[in-house]
Amino acid sequence: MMNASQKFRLALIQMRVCADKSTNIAAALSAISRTAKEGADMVVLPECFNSPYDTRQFNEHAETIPGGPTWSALSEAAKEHSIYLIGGTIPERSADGKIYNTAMVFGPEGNMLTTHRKIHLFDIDVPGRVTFKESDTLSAGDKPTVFDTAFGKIGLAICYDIRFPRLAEYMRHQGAKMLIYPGAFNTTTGPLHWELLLRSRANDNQLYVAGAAPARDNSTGYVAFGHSTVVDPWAKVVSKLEEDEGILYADIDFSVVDAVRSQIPISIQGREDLYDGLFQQQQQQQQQQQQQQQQQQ
Ligand SMILES: O=C(O)CCC(=O)C(=O)O
Repeated sequence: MMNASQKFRLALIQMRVCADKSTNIAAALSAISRTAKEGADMVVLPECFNSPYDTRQFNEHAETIPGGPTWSALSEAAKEHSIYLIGGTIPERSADGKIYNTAMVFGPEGNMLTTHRKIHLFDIDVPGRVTFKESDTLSAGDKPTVFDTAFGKIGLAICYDIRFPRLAEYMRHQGAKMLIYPGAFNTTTGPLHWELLLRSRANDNQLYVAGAAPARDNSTGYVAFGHSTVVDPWAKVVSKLEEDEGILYADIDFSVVDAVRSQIPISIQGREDLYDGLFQQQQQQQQQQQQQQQQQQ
């Protein structure tokens, strides 16, 4: 591990995912050990790396956290290589039998630091292009996730969560200097929105943003876009993969976050006094209109 406290090497693993859970875990472990040899301090796996991204397969691949085979494999890998490991996501079976799309975070001693259950379920319908309904089998999390590392605080959310700027803003206010999104965009929304959203969240909040995606596999029902990407606090893409399997490295320096925030000080220039009043006014007007409509009925 690098010693300078704000600098570290990040690795995003863009792996192909198949129907067999143990094959997926083995592939992840082998990629993780390659990143460690390349000096990675923090490693991120993609969304749904131990199961196909398919609502009909989540139940079969789901496991409990802690205790399941994916959990133990990742905990051991984090310890063996002395890295922070963000375990993409897996379908998690909770004690009350619900299934969540969950990311696990391990510290360099193999201890689990936190988990994030996807807050915004991916339910969309673009006729003829892409229809997906996570809520058919998944439940939504209800807790934003920001965790501490030796380098600084990191916010964690999952794929569709990136479309919700207020969640990112909240994580920034909690002290996050980087947001990590394991994500499996698709070939319809990916080309239009993936990089735009990563750069938008970086620009709005003046922090690093990393998106770790599975590799493209045209034989699956849901075709992932790939294109794992790291964006810096200037909203500049610092490194990016195409659609095939690969590992993306980025040397991160959290002092850049502070520099950008002081050079373009939007976080202290916002007119919260003005917006709060305007939103309240708007709400009151809408309530009055609704009451009038109800009285007329
Ligand atoms: O927002 C999108 O277009 C894709 C989201 C997605 O694939 C997911 O949440 O898993």
